[in-house]
Amino acid sequence: MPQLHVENVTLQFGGLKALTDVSLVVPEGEIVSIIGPNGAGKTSMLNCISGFYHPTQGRITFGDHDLSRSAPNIVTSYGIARAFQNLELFRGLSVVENLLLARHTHLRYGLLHSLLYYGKASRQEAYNRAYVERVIDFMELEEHRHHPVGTLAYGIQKRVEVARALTLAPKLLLLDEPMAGMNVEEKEDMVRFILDIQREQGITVVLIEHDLGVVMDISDRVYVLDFGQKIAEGTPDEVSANPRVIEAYTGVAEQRPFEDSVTGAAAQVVPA
Ligand SMILES: Nc1ncnc2c1ncn2[C@@H]1O[C@H](COP(=O)(O)OP(=O)(O)OP(=O)(O)O)[C@@H](O)[C@H]1O
Repeated sequence: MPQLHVENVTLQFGGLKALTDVSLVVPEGEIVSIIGPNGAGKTSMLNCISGFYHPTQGRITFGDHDLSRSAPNIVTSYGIARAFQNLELFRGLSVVENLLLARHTHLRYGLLHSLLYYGKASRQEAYNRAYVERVIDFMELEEHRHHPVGTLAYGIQKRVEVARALTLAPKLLLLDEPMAGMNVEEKEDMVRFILDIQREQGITVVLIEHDLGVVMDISDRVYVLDFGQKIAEGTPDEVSANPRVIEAYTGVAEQRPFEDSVTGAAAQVVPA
């Protein structure tokens, strides 16, 4: 099974380096988080992995596939799907229509193919519908399936966005701030879904999230960016005890930025 390798990636916009010589590894089956203050380069990294940006220098591979110069649809065909921070959903379409559309767009048959291989195309269509139904069950969206997405509560819309990515049957799921703007209850639900995606579906997860308590609770490994550079990596315990990380977030090495907003648990950070 493929691992994601990011090797010495630099991403430059004119004079600005959004990423400088960043390397990271995402082992199969793990939840790996990328954290850092605003403007640290987290979304730029997801954009490089998913083919929206191409690194100025360095290489990104997923198993045997080189992603460094691949377009987003090619990256998707390698088994990498992304749930976007700003939802990529059609607000006037129902949940089930959005999910079917996503699956069709990425796994479509052309008209000629459908005419020549009508039986195969209709079997594929039935399979797609069954697949989407399984995703709806898994993400507990049954009661919303026929509602236009734009009428749903924001937390449910975020869940539909993750479901949209899951309909592409990814091996690796990129989640860009899946809990942004959610209340505590909605965050609890999303945490449960992310853990189920990893444990029950066996999907590797790369997570960008500002709620550091949640990140520290559910990640196997954490990478920390600051001003486009990797300043730390390790287990949640290693990273949250790292004075450089604490300073990047607070400007002060004694403060404790990692309290869990979901459980309200005490801060785990004991600065050295
Ligand atoms: N298309 C672009 N053109 C020019 N500069 C960009 C572009 N995309 C990102 N940047 C710059 O790159 C830097 C990193 O931005 P990025 O969005 O990756 O940070 P981030 O860590 O995701 O921040 P946030 O947590 O606020 O979303 C910022 O200085 C940003 O302004």
